[in-house]
Parts: sequence; C-alpha cells; structure tokens
Amino acid sequence: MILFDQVLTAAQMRAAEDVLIAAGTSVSALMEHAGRGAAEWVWRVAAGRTVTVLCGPGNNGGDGYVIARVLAERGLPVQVVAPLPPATEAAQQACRRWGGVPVADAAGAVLVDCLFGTGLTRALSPELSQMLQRLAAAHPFRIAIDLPSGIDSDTGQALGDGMPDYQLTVALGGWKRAHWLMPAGASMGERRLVEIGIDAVSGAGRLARRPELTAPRPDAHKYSRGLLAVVGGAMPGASLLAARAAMRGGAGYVRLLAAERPEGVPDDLVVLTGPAADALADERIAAVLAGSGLERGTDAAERLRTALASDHPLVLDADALHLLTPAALQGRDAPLALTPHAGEMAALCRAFAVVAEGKIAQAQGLAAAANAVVIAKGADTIIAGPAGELVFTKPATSWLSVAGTGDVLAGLVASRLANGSAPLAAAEEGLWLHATAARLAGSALLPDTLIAALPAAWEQAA
Ligand SMILES: NC(=O)C1=CN([C@@H]2O[C@H](COP(=O)(O)OP(=O)(O)OC[C@H]3O[C@@H](n4cnc5c(N)ncnc54)[C@H](O)[C@@H]3O)[C@@H](O)[C@H]2O)[C@@H](O)CC1
Ligand SMILES: [K+]
Repeated sequence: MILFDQVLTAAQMRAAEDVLIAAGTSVSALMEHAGRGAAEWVWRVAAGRTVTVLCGPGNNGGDGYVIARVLAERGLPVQVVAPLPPATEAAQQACRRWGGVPVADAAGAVLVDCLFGTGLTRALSPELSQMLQRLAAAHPFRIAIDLPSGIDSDTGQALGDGMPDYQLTVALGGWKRAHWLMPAGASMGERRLVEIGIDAVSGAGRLARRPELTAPRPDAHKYSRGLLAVVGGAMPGASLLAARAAMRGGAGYVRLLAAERPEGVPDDLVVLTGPAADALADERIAAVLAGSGLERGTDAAERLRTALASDHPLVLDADALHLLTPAALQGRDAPLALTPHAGEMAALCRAFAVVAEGKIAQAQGLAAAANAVVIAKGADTIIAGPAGELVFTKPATSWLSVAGTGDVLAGLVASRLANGSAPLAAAEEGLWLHATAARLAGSALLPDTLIAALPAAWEQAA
C-alpha cells in the first residue's frame, strides 16, 4: 500500500528503511530509487538549464550524486559542489557511479541542496552555512532534497541562522514532521513526495484527509442535523461570529445563550437570554461551544462551570482555555475538544501540569491529560487526540491571520460535533471548511467574508 499521508520522525523514517533493508533491499538501491525520483522533479524544473548539486557527507549527499548522474546522463549541464567527501558506503558508491570531479564554487539556474537531510544533528558550521547561502544567492531556483539543510527534521526549527528560501522541497520516502511545521514550512516552497515503498509505521502522524462532507440526508430535520448551544459571554461579538459560522457548518439549529440580546443578531439566529443552566438542560442539545468572548471574570467562570456540568459534547475556545482546570473536568463523560493558540496552549499546559517541549509534545500531553482532542492552532495547525492520534495540516492561506477567524473555526468544529461527527473528525472537518472558505474568500479576508464563503466551500466538499 502506498502511504502518501504518513508523517514521520527521523527515527521512524530510519526504522521504516530498516524494515526494507532487513527484507533484502540495499541502502544503495533505496538511494537509487529516491535519487531517481528526485531527479525527475529537478529535470522538470531545470528545463535544460544549468544545475548545481550541493552534496554533503551522508546519504542525503548520496542522493545528490545519484541526481547529478541521472541528469548528466540526460545531457543536462550539471556541476557538483562537495565541501565534505562522502562518508557512508552508499554515498561513496553513488559518488563513484557519478564519476565526475566536484567544483569549488558554482553559479547557475537551479541549486539542488543535498547537504544534509534527516541526519543533521547540530547547526551548520559557519563555513558550510556561508557556502549554502552563497550558492543559494547564485541560483534563482532552489530545490531542497528531503529537507532544507539546517532544519531539525522533528521540530521544524532552524538549527542555525541565515537559512535560504526554496521554491521546491522534495521529501524522500515519507513526509517528515518538519515538512508541516513552522518555521521550516515557511521556507520550503512547494512540497512533493517521492515514494520508495516504505510501509505503515506504528505511532506515525498523518496529514489531514479531505473529509467526507455531504448534504443533509433526504429525511433530515433541524434536530437530526444537530442542535448546538453557543454559550456567549461579556463580549458578544465573538460568540456571535462563532454562532454564525456554526449555522453554516452543518448543524441544523444554533442557539446563542447570552446574558443580554446582543446588537446585530441575524433574524435566523435564536438567542436565549434566560439562565444558561436552564437552556443547557434541553436534552435535544447535541453539542455546546463555550469560550468565545467569555472573558475571565467570576461570571465567566460560572458560565463555564455550567457548560461543563451539562455534560454535552463540548468545544472550548479562547477565554475558557484560560479558566479550565483538571478539577473542572471531573465527572465529565462527553467528548471534549480544545482549540488553543500558542498562548492558550501555554496556559493549559501550566494548568494541567503538562511538561513538554514543542507544539507536538504539548498538544499530545494535553490531549492525554484532559482526555480531549486538541486543535493546536497557528500557521501550522496540528490535531492531537487522547489515544496518541497526531494529524498535521497543509498550510492554509496566510490571510487567515486576522482577529475573529479563530471564533469562526470554533463555531465550525462545534457545528460538526453537533452534526454527529466524532471529535477528531469534527476537528478535521472544521479545519477543512475553514481553510477552503479562506481560500475562496481570497485576499484581505475578514471573519464575515470567511463565513460568507462557507456555502461555496461546501460545494467543493462533494
Ligand atoms: N537510509 C536510507 O535508506 C535512505 C536515506 N536517504 C537519504 O539519507 C538522508 C539521511 O542520511 P544520513 O542519515 O546519512 O544523514 P545526512 O545525509 O543528513 O547527513 C548526516 C551526516 O552528517 C553528519 N552531520 C550531522 N550534522 C552535521 C553538521 N551540522 N555538520 C557537519 N556534519 C554533520 C552526521 O554525523 C552524518 O555523518 C535522508 O535525508 C535522505 O536524503 C535516501 O537516500 C533514501 C534511503
Ligand atoms: K537537503
């Protein structure tokens, strides 16, 4: 089975390669396979122009020698820069088969960066870093093979300064975590995968899938599509945005529970201003959203307690994430989804005593500690589930970086939950609708235009 959506750590990638090697494939054969696949991409981009391959000492460099040989065999002008000699057996063999003489420096149309891949363990030396930057400046099109050299494969952090930007990154054998994490993702350009036959790896993450979102069943009615209660707070604008988004997320009925009827409520949104506990006692409620515009005072804490006590499937966002404690979850059985951005994640990790470095470990630690699906938001949104599930997402448009889009996302995830999706699926579906509507809303989008684009996003779901 070909796995195009698996996302691996460097250790998981090595383990997957070891399985193939134990089954009789040599490292050189894997390198040949990977290098040939990568060469196809370089060939297309180069379109007859001069290519420079920068080869490092490890197997990433070995891939580079394969690429240089394949392109030279096809008649392309190729030069190799190799600041360090090949040090692994497979790389030495690939270098011998290439058979050329490296040059000290080069300029041309396309730079192929094969300096380091998953084996990078420390920052590049100043000499190597300067060489990489000089070559990058001398080539208008830059392709990173497996990873841009200088990136930590597991965290996406740069291990030094002055990383160049690439137009294309060709992942070999499987996606690495860094391909879908910031800051690395911001410098990788387009990302493509060359498959080399590795199998499923236990404990691996995966890329978010295109969800199966369909029109309501022919016999649907508003309650069968799901009744969502949105617990509003002192700042009604945010909960109103979330509720309006939720109305277009698939739920059949959205009720806003507000202390007072806010300004600007559309006619088609039901607002209940009585005690929240009474409103939440309605057994037809399929899911609850709390947190958007809740604020953090005594009233807010009380409203959150009421939402938690009702024991409906629950999405908590924004201020609720600053108020949540492990004690508050005692006795709850219903599914829970949390949607923290980086600041809220830090507060939750403190509250739930999650001691972990980095976005993935924190999201997974919190998911386990709170028995919740955690949507760790940002330019590199990931989803962590309580059973260790880990889902990466492809970058959405950067125009989403504007106030209020988080409220829209929370409304969409809650709407999917009310509609009957399990929390992890609700998270993936909500993120897909959000990203698709954002793409359709175009430049300079606002929460309003994002919500307005949701029907068109649904049209693309089928
Ligand atoms: N193992 C395999 O079966 C395959 C590996 N492939 C390629 O091999 C790569 C991984 O190969 P390696 O594990 O050899 O790793 P790299 O090619 O990334 O290089 C690691 C080598 O560089 C040294 N090193 C690490 N950081 C350094 C630094 N800052 N300065 C100087 N030297 C440094 C290490 O000690 C090691 O010798 C992958 O990214 C991929 O490109 C592919 O060819 C497919 C098959
Ligand atoms: K590289």
